[in-house]
Amino acid sequence: MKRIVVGTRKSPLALTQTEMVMAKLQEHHTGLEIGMEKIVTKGDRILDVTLSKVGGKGLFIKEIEQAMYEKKIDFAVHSLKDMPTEMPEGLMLAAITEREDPRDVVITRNGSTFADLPIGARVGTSSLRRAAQLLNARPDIEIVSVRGNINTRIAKLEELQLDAIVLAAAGLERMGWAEKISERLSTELCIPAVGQGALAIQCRSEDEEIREILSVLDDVNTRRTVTAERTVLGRLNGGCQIPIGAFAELEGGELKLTGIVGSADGLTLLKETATGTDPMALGHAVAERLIEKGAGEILAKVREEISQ
Ligand SMILES: NCc1[nH]cc(CCC(=O)O)c1CC(=O)O
Repeated sequence: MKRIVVGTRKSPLALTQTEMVMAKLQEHHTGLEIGMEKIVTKGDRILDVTLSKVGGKGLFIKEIEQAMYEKKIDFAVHSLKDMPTEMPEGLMLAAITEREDPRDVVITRNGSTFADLPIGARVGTSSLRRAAQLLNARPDIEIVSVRGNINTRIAKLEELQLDAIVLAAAGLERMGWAEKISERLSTELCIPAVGQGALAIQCRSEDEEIREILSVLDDVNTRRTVTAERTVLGRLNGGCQIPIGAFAELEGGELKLTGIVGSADGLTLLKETATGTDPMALGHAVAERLIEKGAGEILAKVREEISQ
């Protein structure tokens, strides 16, 4: 009997995601024993500070990667959207799971849609990407910074008497809280974060046997769409703390990819869409078009602002 150990953050969402992955692995590999190691990351320790001000990529994963190097754990489950585009030496994504609903959603206090929120409504999010797109559609709203695990953020709706908060559909669904959703925002209104809704399964590249065990979790179509999205992010040198979004869908055999870059105040919002079959070529094409339109200048300004 083989025993392997998975590493995870200990937020309720991370634990739920890891348990889902463990169950699926056990379905496919009878007799496999999986241990779980809970790891506190830098991102978890500084939940009270605005993330974009902390800076640094991979705030939620560095300690977990370290545990993999030290062989304290054999693999890790992450939200793909929290993963930097560059993989550290010696580690790899053994699988990318089938994507769940990639959209952002609003939970409103009175159950209304986003469009029906009152003038001047206070909307909680600490994501510059969400802020940029929602302010672009509704310049009258006020964005209130709200951080923490999704349970904490939902509680802030009452605590801070907000009109709405914005979260990812996938996280709420995995927690069994889909009924709290007031509206799933169309991707016309809000392009999701790169990789939103998919899980990344990471392990040591040299571990052939573990890679083989984990390969049952991989979804080919999700890999294609998120590769296109991650290519945009990589080309624009983005992390999860800057206002970039990209969303790819398969239509027949063809990929349709939309990328956005915005200013945090929502006054500028660049959006480019292209279709193609090669995920990386398509990602590069969309990134180049965004750069031609001035994405570099917008992002330089955002980076300067958040470093202050
Ligand atoms: N940044 C935190 C985070 N990372 C992944 C998800 C949701 C699950 C997913 O996208 O797979 C969330 C919560 C949220 O944004 O609402």
